[in-house]
Amino acid sequence: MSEHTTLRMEGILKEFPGVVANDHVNLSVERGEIHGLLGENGAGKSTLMKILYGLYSQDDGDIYLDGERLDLESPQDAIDAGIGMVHQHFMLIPRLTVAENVVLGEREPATAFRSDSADSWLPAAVRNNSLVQSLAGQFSLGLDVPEQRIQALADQYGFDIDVSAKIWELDVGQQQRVEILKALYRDVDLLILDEPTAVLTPTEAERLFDSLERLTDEGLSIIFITHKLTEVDAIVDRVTVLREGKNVGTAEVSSVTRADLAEMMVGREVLFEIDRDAVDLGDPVLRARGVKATDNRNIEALSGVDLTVRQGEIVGIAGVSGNGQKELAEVMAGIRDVTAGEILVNGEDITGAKPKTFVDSGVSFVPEDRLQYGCAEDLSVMHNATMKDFRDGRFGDRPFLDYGKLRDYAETLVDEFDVRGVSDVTETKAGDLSGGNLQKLILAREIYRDPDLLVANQPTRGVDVGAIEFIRETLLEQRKAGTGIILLSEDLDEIFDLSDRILVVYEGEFVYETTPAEADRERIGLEMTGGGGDDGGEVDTSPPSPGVTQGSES
Ligand SMILES: Nc1ncnc2c1ncn2[C@@H]1O[C@H](COP(=O)(O)OP(=O)(O)OP(=O)(O)O)[C@@H](O)[C@H]1O
Repeated sequence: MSEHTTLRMEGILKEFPGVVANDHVNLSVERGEIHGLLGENGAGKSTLMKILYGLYSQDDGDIYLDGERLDLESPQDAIDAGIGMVHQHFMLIPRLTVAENVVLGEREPATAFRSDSADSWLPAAVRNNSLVQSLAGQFSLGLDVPEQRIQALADQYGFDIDVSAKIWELDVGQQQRVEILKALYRDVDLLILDEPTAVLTPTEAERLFDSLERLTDEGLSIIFITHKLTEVDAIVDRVTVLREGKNVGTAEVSSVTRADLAEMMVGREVLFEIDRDAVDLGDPVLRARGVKATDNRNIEALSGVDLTVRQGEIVGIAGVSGNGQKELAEVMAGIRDVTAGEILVNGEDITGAKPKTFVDSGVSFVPEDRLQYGCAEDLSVMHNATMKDFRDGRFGDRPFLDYGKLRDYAETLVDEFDVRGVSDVTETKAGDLSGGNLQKLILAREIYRDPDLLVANQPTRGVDVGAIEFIRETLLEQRKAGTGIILLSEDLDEIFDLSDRILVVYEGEFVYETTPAEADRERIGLEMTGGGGDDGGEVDTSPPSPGVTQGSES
């Protein structure tokens, strides 16, 4: 054991009904290093980290920090021991200032009113209620908030945050830095970051990496969960790979290739290239004209977009998050009202119709926020797998649905899409699946019904390399089968690899159109940030005529 070792987890065992999430895992982390934790969806990464943060207790095994054995019964115990964790879902109170949130940390009422959390016991409707939030705000009265000290801490690490600002005024990258500040304020020596870049734009991710390097220069150790191998190359010193709950190896990043890591994770070779065969375009499945919509704060988010998608066509939408992508996806899927314009699916005007009409018209939707819109967390995998189709007669007539058929259908989806962690489709709850497996389940539900139009918002976010490969191939197969696809992704490589046409969205408008073959990446980058100049405005969003072959270029 190195004298620099700060953390040792030895023989950690954690079982859930039907699943061994951690199977005698060893992990050691050295002082001042960034230690990557890699593994497929469901490999046991989050479970191991929740044990280290006192959220779960292990069934067996020991944890030592600086040689001292820890007995962690709550996150507070972990924090007291010097361990902090930043979750994927932030736990901040929007109406309080940065400094107030930092001081509250994860104590009450911060935990009681946290803004978003996968495992929150408060229903979202209650958590997001303005009265509840303002009540939470009042708890801050009387708090002793050493603003200057917190500002100095933020400045010390180059966080570029005004700590007197309210959380709701900050962008996602800044909110994440507040979460890190909460831990630093409590003097942690070891910081766990659970897929920290999943919610960040590439530029924000770069900034985060700079901050992390400053932290490790000061002697802090960081455990960094990620699915992105490029990030491992960029900032990680050593990496541990988990597969099916076991540690399959720890390596110096400089001594392994990306392909080695992918193979360690998945247990087979992963192809990083995909073949996109030529496909004949058919009739338009979607024709949207002059569509306007507002965001959740009632501010205009789409200012009159035209979009046509044909059978067999993937239209990739590139843009920096927050430029109307979410609203665009939701409007086209029928779950957000338009304030102007029209939407025709298969030639039929269904503007303003209920979501069910969109579903019945052959529209499928993979939402960005899986927990809020994608699934019913507390219902079984079977309920979630069949919730869009149980009315269509295949499963019998309501209320006498054929339970056996529903179950068989759900099991087929789980098998075909390799959804792991399901011991019984009628028992396992959707909310108990790992993030990536939940994503696969939602994709399975949306794709298996063979939609005419598929709206996929960030379909591969948070999923492992093997699953990314699978999802991309599935989208291409669906395109071949004649589905028209709107692909919204912050991953430009994904847009390039899959799309027939690329549209750049900026401030609620399409400002640039190109194809992967003709695309100029620099120009796309400029357009995404509004720097494309006036000539970027001329966008003809109608695709080539039916029968035109596209897509053999990659
Ligand atoms: N609270 C729970 N109840 C039941 N099973 C669970 C629970 N939490 C995790 N599991 C199961 O334990 C296994 C490991 O899940 P975990 O979330 O640790 O994986 P992960 O590696 O973090 O995955 P991802 O990359 O998808 O986030 C999965 O099979 C998951 O379904």
